[in-house]
Amino acid sequence: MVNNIYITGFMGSGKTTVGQALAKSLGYQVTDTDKWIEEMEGQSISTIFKQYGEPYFRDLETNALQQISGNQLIITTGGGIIMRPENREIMKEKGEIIYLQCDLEEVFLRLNDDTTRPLLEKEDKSNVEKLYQSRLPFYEEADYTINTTGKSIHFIVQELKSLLK
Ligand SMILES: Nc1ncnc2c1ncn2[C@@H]1O[C@H](COP(=O)(O)OP(=O)(O)OP(=O)(O)O)[C@@H](O)[C@H]1O
Ligand SMILES: O=C(O)C1=C[C@@H](O)[C@@H](O)[C@H](O)C1
Ligand SMILES: [Mg+2]
Repeated sequence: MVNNIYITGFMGSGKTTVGQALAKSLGYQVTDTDKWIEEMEGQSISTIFKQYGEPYFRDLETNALQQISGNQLIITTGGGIIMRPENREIMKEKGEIIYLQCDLEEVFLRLNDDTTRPLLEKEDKSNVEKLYQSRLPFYEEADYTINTTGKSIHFIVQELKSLLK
């Protein structure tokens, strides 16, 4: 079994949800970069974006990746963490990367009522699709990919456990 596990993927692909369930099943600790940042800053991601802008949030993400460390740790990341080369380097160096893939139509269904993701606010579907496409090559650098579309959390966790054996 590998040491640290980084879970990447687009917004709504299930990183936070699957990471929690995987950690419980494996007996690993789990840390979510978005939650870690919110705790450190004492503010929600939406507020950080509104008050300081996206580049500031991206600096906080790199710092989070550098600071979060442990043994047999599952780290669930923010959907945009793969955009910075230095972030990709940190994850490659410190562990194995799992990409949770999800069809965009299902992402829209999962996040239909969500108001906590600033990059989805006020954006029409074609702009979100452009963002998704622009990120794909970076998600695809992962060590493992799992398609989560139409699958239950339990099923995804079982698939991940057999992949990681
Ligand atoms: N396999 C799944 N089937 C159905 N719903 C799911 C699945 N995975 C996650 N969800 C739901 O989709 C929503 C988003 O999931 P989650 O917050 O885990 O995504 P995320 O990848 O962490 O997103 P972000 O990049 O914004 O942090 C939640 O309501 C969650 O319950
Ligand atoms: O895809 C993104 O860029 C983001 C995803 C979320 O996890 C948060 O990190 C934030 O809302 C930005
Ligand atoms: Mg998340």
